[in-house]
Amino acid sequence: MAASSSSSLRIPAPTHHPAAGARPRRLPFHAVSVRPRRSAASASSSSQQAPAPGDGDDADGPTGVPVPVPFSRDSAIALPRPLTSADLTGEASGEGLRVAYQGCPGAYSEAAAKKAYPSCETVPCEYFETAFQAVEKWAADRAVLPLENSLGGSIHRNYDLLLRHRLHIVGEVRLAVRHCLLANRGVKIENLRSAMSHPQALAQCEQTLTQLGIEHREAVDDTAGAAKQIAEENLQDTAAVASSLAAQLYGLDILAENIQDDADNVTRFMMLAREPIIPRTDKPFKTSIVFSLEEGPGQLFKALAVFALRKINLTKMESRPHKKKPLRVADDNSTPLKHFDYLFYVDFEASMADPNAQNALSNLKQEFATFLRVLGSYPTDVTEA
Ligand SMILES: O=C(O)C(=O)Cc1ccccc1
Repeated sequence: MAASSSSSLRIPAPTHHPAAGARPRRLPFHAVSVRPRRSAASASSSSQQAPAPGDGDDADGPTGVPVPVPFSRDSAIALPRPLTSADLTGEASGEGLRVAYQGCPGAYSEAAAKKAYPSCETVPCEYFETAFQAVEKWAADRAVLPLENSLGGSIHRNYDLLLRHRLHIVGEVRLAVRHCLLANRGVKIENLRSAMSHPQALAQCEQTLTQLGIEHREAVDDTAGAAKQIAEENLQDTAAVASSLAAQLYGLDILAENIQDDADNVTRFMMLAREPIIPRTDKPFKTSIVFSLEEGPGQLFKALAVFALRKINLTKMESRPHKKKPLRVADDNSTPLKHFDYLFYVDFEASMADPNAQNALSNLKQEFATFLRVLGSYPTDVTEA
């Protein structure tokens, strides 16, 4: 497979489906320390299921469990061969994996997918939701989607989609985003009236665009899509805020580089899969959860104390309206509807294989949370963004 191939979204023949009748397995948070055995047959026939880089794999095999090889004197029978380290090297690079992202080729999300899985085949998707569906329907093996940006903040849509879908976070990837100003050949900065891009990209370059005298903003679904539209429509008064790769792919000139208002502009993406990875404790891990709470004073304070008391560091917290239960109704009907109901998304620095983290979540569930779901426990991205 080509190292940097890309194809549009289509549903392939179900060659990687689990065995008929096999159901996707989710590990409840209290059971994640159990390491399930994988047979040699399942290990060799379901390469799409095996962990990818950042999915916690290593040369000892994804579970660290020796793979049993059945013995037979009949050499004509095709027996599964033992899994080798070489097999896992391919997995580690993402070779053979189809990775869905939102946007057109040249979008930052595609660069993030390539950083996470360098040899993967990238699958552009129209919307975030399409990328979730692509993995759920086996048109892709992973999705890489943005969660938060150091300047623009959280991408709320993806938090909401995490709850609506049943995918698992299996890794995170941080990407330094360096925006360029792109326009058709011959267009000069002084000809420009409008800048077109993803809303986050426009927000990240707001001051620079204003300083350049560009007054209008046009928000579109992704940065590379803006570059494509400007090239296809041969716009003469509009520039795209996008990557240098997008300039190359759509034949645009780069009028200015590094136009983001803050030099340290980093976006954090999540890697999603149908199955969770087996959490480990031999390297830094993060865990992402979502929960809701009872009404009452100090409930959130008490809920977060389950981490503080165990010296577990929180790295992110986001609250979102509970769409299925937007309002709280007073029990006695004496008060009008006025309390909003929220879901709390929290990332903390611990692996679900760590008993300390398991105890924190047991405590949260038993004493405070009316709902709790572990979205994933995955290796922290410690690489340079
Ligand atoms: O539009 C893109 O290229 C994306 O991948 C989304 C995005 C937009 C701005 C910063 C980082 C990611």
